[in-house]
Amino acid sequence: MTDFFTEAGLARLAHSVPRRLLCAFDFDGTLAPIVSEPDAAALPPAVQALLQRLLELAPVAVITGRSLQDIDARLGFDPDFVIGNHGIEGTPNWQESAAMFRRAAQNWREQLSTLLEQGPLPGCRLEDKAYSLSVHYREAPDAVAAERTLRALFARLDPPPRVVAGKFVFNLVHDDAPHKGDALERLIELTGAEAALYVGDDVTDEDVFRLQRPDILSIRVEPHADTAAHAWIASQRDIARLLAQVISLLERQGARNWLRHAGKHPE
Ligand SMILES: O=P(O)(O)OC[C@H]1O[C@H](O[C@H]2O[C@H](CO)[C@@H](O)[C@H](O)[C@H]2O)[C@H](O)[C@@H](O)[C@@H]1O
Repeated sequence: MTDFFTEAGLARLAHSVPRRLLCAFDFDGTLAPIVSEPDAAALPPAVQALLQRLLELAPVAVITGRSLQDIDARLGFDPDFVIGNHGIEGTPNWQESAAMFRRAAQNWREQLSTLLEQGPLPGCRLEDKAYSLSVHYREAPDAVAAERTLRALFARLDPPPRVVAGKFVFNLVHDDAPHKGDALERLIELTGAEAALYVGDDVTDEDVFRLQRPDILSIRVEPHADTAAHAWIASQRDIARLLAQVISLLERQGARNWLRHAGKHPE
């Protein structure tokens, strides 16, 4: 893994940026700083302005664990694609298989509510995103104990969910649901991009990093020993600098967002 802002990291970017580059980003912890209250997460105005500029040069996608209903109001700009629920919502015809994921999430919610009535877990909060669930434990007095208890509860759920850990959160997703890597591959195909850039900060973003496709440059926010990403930036605060680098490269290449300029914008 390379520090993105070194000569080697920037050379890798320069090498990976064709005129038709799809730029995709995770939201929480990547575009928006992590805050203790999930409802308070917001895009900093400077990042929003850079994304507006980037949109003129390349298609932009936000691929988030949040639901579409939740994320839409937080963006304040209009990306070409918004993918929600870790890859379930937002790709073409996504609704076709979504009923199964909705049913599973609803079952888990009911089962967890019953289990938590029997043994409440202080500081734990369930976020119902319709097609997946997030169980937050940031406010738990003992995070390690909360993690242990929650994992034991998840082991009792039917159908068994895919449990993906995050920042003081467990995400429960149907085993057959598409993940962020599937969604990005779908968008590359749909847009006809020659390459993609993906920036993420968390375990669900590893589904993209693990693709290891030569046409995807992956960057993890905060270096991590177990990541499959190519490069890292030290913190979320560096996202504006990263966006500025990408914009400057695309400008030098005379790139244009081919979806917008050709007047065609696939749904
Ligand atoms: O895929 P992402 O866009 O990174 O979404 C991942 C989860 O983000 C949210 O939770 C996380 O961010 C909160 C706000 O900063 C923070 O309070 C929480 O502790 C984090 O886990 C969101 O609430 C979840 O639904 C997303 O799955």
